[in-house]
Amino acid sequence: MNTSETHVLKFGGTSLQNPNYIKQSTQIVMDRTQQAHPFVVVSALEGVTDALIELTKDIGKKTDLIETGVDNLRQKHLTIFDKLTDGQHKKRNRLDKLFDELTQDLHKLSLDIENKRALKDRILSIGERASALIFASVLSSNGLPAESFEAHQFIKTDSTFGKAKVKQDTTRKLIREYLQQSKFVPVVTGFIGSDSQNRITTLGRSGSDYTAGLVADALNADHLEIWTDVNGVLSADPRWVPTAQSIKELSFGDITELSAHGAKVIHPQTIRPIQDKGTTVLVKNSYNPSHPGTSITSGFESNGALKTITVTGPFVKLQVDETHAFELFSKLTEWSEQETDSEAVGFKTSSEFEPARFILRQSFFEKVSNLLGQWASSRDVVLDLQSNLFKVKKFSNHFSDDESLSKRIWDLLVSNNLQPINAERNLDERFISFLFDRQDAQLAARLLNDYLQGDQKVIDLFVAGTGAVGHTLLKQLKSLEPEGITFRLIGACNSRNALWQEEGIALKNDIDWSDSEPTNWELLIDKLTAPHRNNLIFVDATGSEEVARLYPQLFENGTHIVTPSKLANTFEQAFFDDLQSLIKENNTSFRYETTAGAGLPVISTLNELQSAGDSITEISGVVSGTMTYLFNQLEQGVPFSEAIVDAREKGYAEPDPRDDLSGEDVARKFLTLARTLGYKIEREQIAVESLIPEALRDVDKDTFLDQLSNYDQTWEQRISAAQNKGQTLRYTGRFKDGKVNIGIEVLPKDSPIGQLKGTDNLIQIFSDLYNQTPLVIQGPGAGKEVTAAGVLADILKTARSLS
Ligand SMILES: Nc1ncnc2c1ncn2[C@@H]1O[C@H](COP(=O)(O)OP(=O)(O)O)[C@@H](O)[C@H]1O
Ligand SMILES: N[C@@H](CC(=O)OP(=O)(O)O)C(=O)O
Repeated sequence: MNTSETHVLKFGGTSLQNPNYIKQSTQIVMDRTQQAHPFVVVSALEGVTDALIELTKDIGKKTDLIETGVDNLRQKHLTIFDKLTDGQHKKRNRLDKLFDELTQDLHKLSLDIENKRALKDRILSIGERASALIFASVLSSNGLPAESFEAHQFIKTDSTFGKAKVKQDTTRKLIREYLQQSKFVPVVTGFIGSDSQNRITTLGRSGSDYTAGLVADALNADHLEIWTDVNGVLSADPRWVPTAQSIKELSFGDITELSAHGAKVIHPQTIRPIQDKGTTVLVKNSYNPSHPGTSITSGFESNGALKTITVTGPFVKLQVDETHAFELFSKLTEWSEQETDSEAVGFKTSSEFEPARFILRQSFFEKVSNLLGQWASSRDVVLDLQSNLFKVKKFSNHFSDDESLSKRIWDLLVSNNLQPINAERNLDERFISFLFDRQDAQLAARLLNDYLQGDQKVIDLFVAGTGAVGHTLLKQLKSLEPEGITFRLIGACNSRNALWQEEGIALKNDIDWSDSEPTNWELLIDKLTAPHRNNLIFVDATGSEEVARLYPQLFENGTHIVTPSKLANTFEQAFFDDLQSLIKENNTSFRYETTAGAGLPVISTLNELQSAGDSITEISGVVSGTMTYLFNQLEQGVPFSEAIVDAREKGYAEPDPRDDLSGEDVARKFLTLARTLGYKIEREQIAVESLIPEALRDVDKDTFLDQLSNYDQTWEQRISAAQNKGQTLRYTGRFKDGKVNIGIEVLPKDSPIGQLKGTDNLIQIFSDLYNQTPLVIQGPGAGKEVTAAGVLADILKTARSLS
């Protein structure tokens, strides 16, 4: 072991969620012995402190629940112990006994015979004492001898149970005495200490970080590492802002300020003991240990805090008439004297004509609401209340030197219809704070995070459909790195399974569907339309009517849609009109370039001509690659039935080729083009010549394929008759004078359409500008690669158009 460096590693409850995570955390410690001497601090297993608190609540009324409550916790710990250790009996017994102690203490609490607050802290200490035992035993079982320490032996505090103050000098001395002489790797309980009478105290919720800070101070550690479940300190709480990004470096000042204002990742006191030391603080992800996380040092010249946002709450806004404001203020100040929370009471008067405003922490408000009610009714004062509000704070070092910053932030909120209930900007603070209801707070936090991150735009994608086009698109997305845009695939689904990962699905390899769930569109729509969504592109590669019918809901919620599916544009005209107005009202975008001509720029050309003031008079040509292929084959003497089977095998024709031969596909493409130009037209108004023989319209697919050869001769005659006159057959569509006609056309062999090869499409556009010779768009009109590339181009266009 190289002990040249001392590293203190603290593992929070999130790193100790289940046996796998515990194993992963112990592995990090084992690996560390290669380069340093590790000292470990652990929190309780995830959820255990909460469970203990729950057990102590109203204990007098539920003594019958003590046994089962304790037993659940005992089993949880013993099961993990048995799974991860080689059965160290003594330690297992100690672990078991902790829960006997817990039972006794809970009974004592219910009888109310001892100092309640002291008892509660002793009860809470069980979580850390149990996890330290487990962690040390797992290390030892894996060949790294370790010893668990109960920190109340050496962390000395006053007797403020629940949030004890540490006596730093004595503590420093004792930590050294206990830990420096340990021959094994010490595993210390976080969160707990003891008072002068050796009664166990706790340091406040999330206090294990603080314990780690104390240990790092006493041992003059080179590293203090906070191991948790995110990639370091993020630009915002990921539960509010899923696009939050990891911050590389921060100063001690930054982190102290951020954590004091609600960045939960590190306890506000943690840094205090090592304030003046050269210790490097690292915040790292136990599930992603190779990620550098965040490095926090005293010397770092900070501008990192520029990019951070915190959300705190809930708060209650209380308004009273100005005449009573100061009296109420002094009452609230008196009632909050015992509060350690600096945001328990906030007060604001803006002008004598406006009511005075108090912003109270909701938990404090609930405590004093009776007193408040009495005060108000004795004076006949009307209290105007609004609860469940959240403060969104945007931090920056630049508020003082960049006057436009506050304005830009305001503009951003206003342009998104966000009206804060209250706003505060204290000149010597590095943040601006806005009060919103929960929904608006979520959107504001997301907007501020995304827009002020820098030039990088974060765009969320959801891909529905993983067939030929969807699958190819996902592959193409892998290698896409557009400048200034980060795409985050938050979900994907097919008709069976749906995968959702708010932080983004890794695209490097094939998607791992192991965490997927059965596709349920009701649930998916709830997630897709959650209030904090911003810049979301929904890609519909399903070809499903059910999905296309969901577009209105998505547009209503500001989602942008890109699709190669013709369905939504070709349902009844009323549906199309509805989509258009929703798109306009909600300022969203709908791109469907690949619905006519696959990757060819047909729709965008029409849109561009129109927006340049041109008026389109006629569109005609071939928009089915399958049909081009079919007639090419017929020209070469291949029988009709064989040509169709061949087109099907090559993946050009649909599995049931009647879907192509019916002309429905071409009709829908022309319907889309006509409607894009603003014409109102129903599918039934389009005359379509079907190539399916009358007798084979209603038979099953196999019979259809079997009997197709009966028609080979007719087709042979038809094509030779044309060829004899220097002509050929093509399946075309024509939109003119508000009408659409689809069917076979006999054309000169040497005309542009007559010469089409492969699966090419050719679209001719006549307009006021192009009135002599048409504007012609020609190229491959089918195939998953070109279609997926076209969808991708639509996604990029949409992304670039978003601010
Ligand atoms: N700015 C932020 N950066 C990183 N995480 C944050 C931030 N704000 C809030 N969090 C939340 O804090 C959690 C970690 O804190 P905590 O629950 O105390 O973890 P642990 O159990 O590891 O101590 C993360 O999972 C994250 O959801
Ligand atoms: N277990 C304690 C102390 C702690 O620090 O936990 P965590 O590191 O999981 O936030 C709590 O839940 O408050």
